Amino acid sequence: MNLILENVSKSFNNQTILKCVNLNFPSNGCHLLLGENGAGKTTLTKIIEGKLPVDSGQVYLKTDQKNKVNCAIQYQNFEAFQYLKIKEVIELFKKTIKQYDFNPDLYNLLDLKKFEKTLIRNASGGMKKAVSIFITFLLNKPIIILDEPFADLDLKKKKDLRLFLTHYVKEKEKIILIISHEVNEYEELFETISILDDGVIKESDHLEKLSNKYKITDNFSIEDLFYAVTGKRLVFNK
Ligand SMILES: Nc1ncnc2c1ncn2[C@@H]1O[C@H](COP(=O)(O)OP(=O)(O)OP(=O)(O)O)[C@@H](O)[C@H]1O
Repeated sequence: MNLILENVSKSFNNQTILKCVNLNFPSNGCHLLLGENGAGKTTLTKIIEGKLPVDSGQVYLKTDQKNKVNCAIQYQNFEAFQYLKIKEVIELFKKTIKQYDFNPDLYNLLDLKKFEKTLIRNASGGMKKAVSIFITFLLNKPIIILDEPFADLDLKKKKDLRLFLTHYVKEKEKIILIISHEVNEYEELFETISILDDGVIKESDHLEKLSNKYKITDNFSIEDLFYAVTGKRLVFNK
C-alpha cells in the first residue's frame, strides 16, 4: 500500500504554493515532511485529506488498484467540545466510529487516565495534544497524518510516543506522515524524509541514501541534512 502524489500543483490568488509535487509513501513506515513555516506543508496535508482541491495532478492510495485516500489528521490544536470532559470526548468518538481502534498502550503513555475528568476548556496544551493524538489513532484509518505531534508534550511522553510509533508502524499496515520541526534525536523513527522548500520537493528518500548523497556520515542529524539540501537552518540559534 502506497500513498501517491503525482504532479500536484496548487496556487492561491495566483501565488504558486505547491509546484508539481511527486511523493510516494509506502506503508509500515513513518515518513517525515520537513519544511520552514509557510513552505506549504499544511496545504499539502489538506490536499491529501481531500479538503482542498488540486489545480492539477492527483492523489491516491495505491494497492493493487487506485483507491480514494482515507486518512485521519491530527491538527496542531484541539479546540472542539470545550464543555465535555476528556473521557466524554473519547466516548463520543467511540460511538460514532464503527471500527475504532482503542489502543491502551497509547492511552497509558499519553497519561489520559489521569485527566479523564478534566473539561477540554480547562485542559492544558499538552493534554489537548494528547487527546488529539489519541483520537487520530482511534479513527483507525490506513493513513495517519500527525502535525507537530511532539510539540507541547513533556519529555517522557515525547520519548514514549516515539517508541510507540516505531513499534506501531511495524505491526500495522499503516502509512504515518509526520510534520515536525522537532527532529533532533528522531532520526531512527523515520523511514523517509521529504524536504519541502518554497512549494518544491527538494528531496524525498530514505535517510541512509540522503546521508550518503550529502556525505553526512558522522553524527547524522536531520537538521544537518535540511541545511545541506536547502542552505537554510531549521534551528536558527545554532
Ligand atoms: N486559503 C488560503 N488562501 C491564501 N493563501 C493561503 C491559504 N492557505 C495557505 N495559504 C498560503 O500558502 C502558504 C503555505 O501555507 P501552509 O499553511 O501550507 O504552510 P506550512 O508549511 O504549513 O507552514 P507552518 O509551518 O507555519 O504551519 C503560505 O504563504 C500561506 O499564507
